[in-house]
Amino acid sequence: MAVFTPVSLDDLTDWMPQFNLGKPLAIKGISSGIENTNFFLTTETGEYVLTIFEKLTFAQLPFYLHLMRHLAERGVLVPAPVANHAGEILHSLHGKPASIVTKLEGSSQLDPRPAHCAAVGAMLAKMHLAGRDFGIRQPNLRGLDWWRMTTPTVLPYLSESNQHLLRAELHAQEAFAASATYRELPNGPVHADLFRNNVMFDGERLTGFFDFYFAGCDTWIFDVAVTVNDWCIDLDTGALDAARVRALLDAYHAVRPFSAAEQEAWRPMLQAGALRFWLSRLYDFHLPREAEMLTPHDPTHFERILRQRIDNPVPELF
Ligand SMILES: Nc1ncnc2c1ncn2[C@@H]1O[C@H](COP(=O)(O)OP(=O)(O)OP(=O)(O)O)[C@@H](O)[C@H]1O
Ligand SMILES: N[C@@H](CCO)C(=O)O
Repeated sequence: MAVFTPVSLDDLTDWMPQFNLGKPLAIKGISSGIENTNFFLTTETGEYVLTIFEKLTFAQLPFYLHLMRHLAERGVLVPAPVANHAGEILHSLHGKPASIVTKLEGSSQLDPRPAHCAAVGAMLAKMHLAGRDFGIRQPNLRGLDWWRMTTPTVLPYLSESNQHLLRAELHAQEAFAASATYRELPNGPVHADLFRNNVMFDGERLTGFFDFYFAGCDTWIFDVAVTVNDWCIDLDTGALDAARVRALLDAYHAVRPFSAAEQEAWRPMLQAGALRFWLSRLYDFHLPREAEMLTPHDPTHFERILRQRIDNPVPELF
């Protein structure tokens, strides 16, 4: 259940003529989202996804939607926002911000093999390169500033050992962010949440990245770390799976070679990727907001991943 704002075919009668999409034929709510209300929309010209944004504002959305359009125009496989006759891609429906984007074929690959990881790595590198000349800057809103702000609010709920882990990791990340190595890291628009459920596959063919609503400007290597921490692990222990890590990194490196500074940053970034989601999951678990996080994600998963990355050797980046 995640259709917060219902939309019927009748509601679309007066709304759709602003697009070149023909008449709406069917609309079906998508139950899996937790952030927005999503619908599969069939019109005379094809299939689309209609999204009503429940939390993101008219001011925040241009970054995400224009980034998707920018990437789609450069051959990165992402949903392309549909413009109306006035050329606008951010719309309003039932008083809330709304968008129509092209529907990706396929389904999520929740049990990826090295071939899937390689496809993700190559497309991620292509995406980073394609974002270089994107004109809008918006920081990663779940970056260091947010970690600093969120840590004190979740600390009271943690065991002594986890309090220690969280404090120590935050300090380590603050120190790393102030280092000369960090300043050398290439950066630009990143997805920042490229988990298995945000990528579509048709067999081993990657058909697209989606759910760009945590995207922002950050280091590219942080994006790689977040992705590896979800795609290339043993789900029970959080340990890295060598074959999948190698496949993803080698495919990325073949498109956009990693730098020496990124090699140095690799372990701290794997830890940063774990910290970011440990924190957001702790926050959602202990401080649930109304009508949200119907089933909160398990924070202990990312606590395990963080401990794994601190305690074990990490594979070479290249
Ligand atoms: N462009 C698209 N093409 C095909 N399917 C899509 C597309 N966008 C969204 N979906 C489908 O809708 C579901 C929910 O979308 P999405 O993940 O963007 O929602 P959300 O509210 O941000 O949810 P969450 O934050 O839980 O991932 C996806 O799991 C996917 O099945
Ligand atoms: N990917 C996030 C959820 C937000 O999209 C998580 O697994 O915690």
